[in-house]
Amino acid sequence: MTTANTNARAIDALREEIDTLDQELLALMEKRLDLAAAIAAAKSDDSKTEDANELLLRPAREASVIDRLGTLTRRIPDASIAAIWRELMAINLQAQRPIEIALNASRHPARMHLMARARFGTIIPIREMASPEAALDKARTGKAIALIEIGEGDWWSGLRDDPELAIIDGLLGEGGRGSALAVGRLSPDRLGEDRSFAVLEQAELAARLGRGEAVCPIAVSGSLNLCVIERVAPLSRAAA
Ligand SMILES: C=C(O[C@@H]1C=C(C(=O)O)C=C[C@H]1O)C(=O)O
Repeated sequence: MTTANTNARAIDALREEIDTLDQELLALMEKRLDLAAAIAAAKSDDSKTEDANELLLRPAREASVIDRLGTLTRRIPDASIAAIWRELMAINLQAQRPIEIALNASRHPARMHLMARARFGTIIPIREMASPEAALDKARTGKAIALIEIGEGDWWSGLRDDPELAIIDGLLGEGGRGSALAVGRLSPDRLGEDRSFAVLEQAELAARLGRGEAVCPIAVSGSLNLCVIERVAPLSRAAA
């Protein structure tokens, strides 16, 4: 038998193994998805005492799932773990209660579409909205996540005192270009702790910077600043 033939056989055998593993992976993914209905029921039980129209998205939980898997993997890069599980989570979330992305992209629509897909999965419908306000109104219903490009206007300044809407995430474009905020009807305690967003008055921003906090303004309107706040672990003290 020629070497080419032997290799072809070896490849066939390995591909059979891959096919079997793929089938097992698929069964596990479907088992994971089977939990969606029970999770949705438990959340809607909770929402009787809370906000019935709140999103079922739980950003803090998603971040902790992805972080944990990142510590467990031996060879899969963090970015791949995040991409694979973001997609699984998107399927799960849509199975719990379908939502859409209300997108307002004034400057970089193509980039915003890609960022929306990378963050919220490929199955969530994207509806283009004519203005930031229209996207925010849609988010207020709890049936959509508003994804609004930061650039023109100060639509974000009203989020400072908004009782219903929270900044879920910031999708930061390279070099600060083409960045967007994801905004949704969500209680702030559902948000991740490592990075948060806030609208701060100039004096408040200066005070926090003075205390050495990792606060970075990404947009300014009058005396208001839209800021990213990173929680940085304190440097350990050098031994005396
Ligand atoms: C399953 C849940 O709902 C959503 C989907 C998640 C997932 O698929 O792991 C995680 C958080 C939520 O955004 C949950 O809250 O645990």
